[in-house]
Amino acid sequence: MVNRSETDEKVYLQEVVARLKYALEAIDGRISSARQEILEAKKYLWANSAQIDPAERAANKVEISLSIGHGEQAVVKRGRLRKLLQTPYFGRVDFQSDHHSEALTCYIGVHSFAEEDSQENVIYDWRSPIASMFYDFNTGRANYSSPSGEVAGEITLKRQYSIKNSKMEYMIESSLNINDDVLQKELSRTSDEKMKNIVATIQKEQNVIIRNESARELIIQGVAGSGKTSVALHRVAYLLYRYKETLTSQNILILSPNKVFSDYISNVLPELGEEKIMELSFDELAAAELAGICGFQTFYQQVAELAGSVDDSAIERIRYKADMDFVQGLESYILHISEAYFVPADISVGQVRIPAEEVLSAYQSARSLPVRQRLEKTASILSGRTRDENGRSLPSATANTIKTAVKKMFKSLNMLTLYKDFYEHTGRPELFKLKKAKLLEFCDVFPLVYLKLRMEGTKGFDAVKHLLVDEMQDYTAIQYRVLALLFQCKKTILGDSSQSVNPYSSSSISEIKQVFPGAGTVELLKSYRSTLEIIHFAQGINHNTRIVPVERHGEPPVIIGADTPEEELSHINRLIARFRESGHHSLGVVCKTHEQAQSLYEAVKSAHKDMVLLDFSSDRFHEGIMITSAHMAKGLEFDQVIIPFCDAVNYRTELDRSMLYIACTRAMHVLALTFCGEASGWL
Ligand SMILES: Nc1ncnc2c1ncn2[C@@H]1O[C@H](COP(=O)(O)OP(=O)(O)OP(=O)(O)O)[C@@H](O)[C@H]1O
Repeated sequence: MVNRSETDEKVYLQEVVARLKYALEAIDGRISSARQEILEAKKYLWANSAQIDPAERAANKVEISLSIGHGEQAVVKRGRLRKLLQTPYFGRVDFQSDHHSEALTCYIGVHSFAEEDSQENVIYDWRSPIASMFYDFNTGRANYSSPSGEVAGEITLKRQYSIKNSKMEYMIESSLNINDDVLQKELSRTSDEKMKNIVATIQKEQNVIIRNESARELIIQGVAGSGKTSVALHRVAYLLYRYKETLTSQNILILSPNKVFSDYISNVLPELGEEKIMELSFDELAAAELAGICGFQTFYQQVAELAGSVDDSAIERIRYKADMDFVQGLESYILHISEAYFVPADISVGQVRIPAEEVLSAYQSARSLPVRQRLEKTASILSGRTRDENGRSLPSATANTIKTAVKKMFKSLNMLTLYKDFYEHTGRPELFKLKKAKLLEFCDVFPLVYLKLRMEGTKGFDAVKHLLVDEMQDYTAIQYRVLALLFQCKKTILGDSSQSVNPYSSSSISEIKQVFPGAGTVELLKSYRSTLEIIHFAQGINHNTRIVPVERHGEPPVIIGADTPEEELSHINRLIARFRESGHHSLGVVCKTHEQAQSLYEAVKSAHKDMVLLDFSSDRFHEGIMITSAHMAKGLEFDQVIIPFCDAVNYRTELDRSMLYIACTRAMHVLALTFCGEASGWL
């Protein structure tokens, strides 16, 4: 067996590093000669522009763009080689296939690396079929799916390495329970500024999700800190590798809750050597669809409103519009108005006469189309089949007049009017209330978008071949119906029903499955982010018997009471000062609402000039001390978390409980809560 001992491994590592350096030099050379070629070709074109005939000019241009293409590929390859040079590989499996005499030693890294001359595979990409065994098996019998079928055999050796700056920090044998050891080391590190890749320690149950190729829709319910977001991003990287001929980063869209979250996760794919993917929020989507129709309250504004005091009728409006019955009611209404609101009439333009029955029959023959297109089609059928008094086709002016006449036969194409009529139609007019003229409540936004898409048809997102939806619990059935209309591609949908910021309209797997009945579902129960002490504490707020914490210990969370607001403030200042001495990188001061975060920020900012206030207009995740609301902090994590104002008045409702749970589960290593007066019952 090759490289048995640690000394052998260190020598081998240096050999691989040397080979990588050699490859890097070669590619550097190639890039500069491509640059030179392009320059010369351009110079030639420029200097001889008068003499060159068009054919030669075209050929030259093709050559230049080919050189540019090659150059760009080489630059990408160079980036990957540079990354490999830092950490060439993190794992190894030695595999003896049942059908080959020779055993294979397979070193696994973030990318593959094959030597150009010998074509020897020095490093296997973590996404390659053979590398899947590294995540799925320990030593002993194992198998993997190769393009030519299942391959079975024996893993005779499995190792993990920590390599930084081309130097080996440690290596561990699988017989010593490697996964746990390396995972422990990974989890107890302090947070980098942004989310990091987990490629070296992907767990078996996560690997199943990452490599799932069969599900059209895959719904992942995962407890706080179970790696849902990480897994979804690694799944994107896997799909980009697996379908590299047909899928690029431009074909993938992530529906992300806000810009700070987008920034927070923006490192992972580039770290894995892939390009950043496109992002869109539900608010942006609604704004595009409702432009020119009306304005609207955002989801964040609705949540903020609910965190204060709202009347029961507002809650009833939200609840009514949250489930599948509502979607079905709206759909029946759309089918109803598509027929009932069309009142055919005789058309007469000059000598041309079209009776109402003929108009109706044309309208009915176009039943499969959304109303607006159906009206166009009706008009074009009628114009196409009608002849003037001389038996000739109709001139375009007459066809246009017919089109206008047909459109007028539909009672109204004003979407807001049609939407309002829905509530009249169902006998519940009180359930539609504008916040002010032409400003929708959030609960009406996606019903109206849906109505519009069904009446007018959809356009736009054909290039998207995979959609990723994070924080799935926050979206209602109608939002999923909108997604189903707009994106007919594969989808990965993930979230946690315990982390809802709106208890009146949250969705669980079973509700989402009503929209996507064929969806595959998976549950992730192991929680990686927080210490056992923090997880136990959060469990006291929102109990889930099925959560499985990774055994990692730290300080127990502290709850600090104060008699006056001033005293609470000085406790908070002391906790911040302690964070500064701790060697940790990130601290989240997470309040229930943005208003509370803002006023605390004002109170402490002169003492902590580096503190950053994050709100829904922020677009960057920062290093250091951040102060924000629980809603905003969702999806993020911090080394330490302070939760101020945990008194019995501030945290008393179900929604408050959810916010408190979200805030606690953002902490990786240290958690402190403060209150003034009486502590919240949730503690
Ligand atoms: N296999 C793993 N190896 C190392 N770290 C992991 C692994 N899985 C998850 N983690 C870490 O656990 C933390 C939580 O991951 P992530 O944010 O993806 O979880 P989540 O389920 O989306 O969390 P939440 O819903 O609470 O926001 C991250 O620090 C991530 O790096």
